[in-house]
Amino acid sequence: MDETIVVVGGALLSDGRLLAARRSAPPELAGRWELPGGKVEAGEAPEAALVRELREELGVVTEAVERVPGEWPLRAPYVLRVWTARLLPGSDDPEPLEDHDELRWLTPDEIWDVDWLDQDVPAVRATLPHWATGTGTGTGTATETETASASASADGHRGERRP
Ligand SMILES: Nc1nc2c([nH]c(=O)n2[C@H]2C[C@H](O)[C@@H](COP(=O)(O)OP(=O)(O)OP(=O)(O)O)O2)c(=O)[nH]1
Repeated sequence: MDETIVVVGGALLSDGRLLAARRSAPPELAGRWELPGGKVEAGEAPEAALVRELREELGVVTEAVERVPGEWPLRAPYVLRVWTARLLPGSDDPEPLEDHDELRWLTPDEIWDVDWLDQDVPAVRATLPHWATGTGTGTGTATETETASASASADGHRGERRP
């Protein structure tokens, strides 16, 4: 019964802010906020799935930066895994093209201002220590994206008010 299907969620970071997306469907999820992404297809690498989903849903050109450790159960057979991601130079700004009807760039202080899907709360919390390494300006170079040592930065939990 090991038939899990991975849903990749993108912690898209830019200028120290995280992109949150409000779902427009299905009805039981509509109005709640999530990390944009979607299901990994058969034979597809999760990082490739993330880049594809962010292009389809938001019209952006991105790269996956680093895996956020952990795995969060969704409705069976789905599990959520999260990667930080950054906009590549020249990418358009994200727009809610499909699955979403509103987007917000959140600072760490604003992270709990939106009504995240329940199952996303621990995943979003887990991204916080990665904001320093995952933050791209959209014009940066690869060297700024993969400095694992910064992932333990002391301010990684700033703004966290949720239990
Ligand atoms: N993308 C995404 N999906 C999430 C999150 N949290 C969560 O419960 N889900 C659920 C919603 C959906 O039931 C499922 C992902 O479906 P999806 O509709 O985003 O994926 P998809 O684009 O590949 O879907 P499809 O229309 O091609 O079937 O996981 C999240 O943070 N990001």
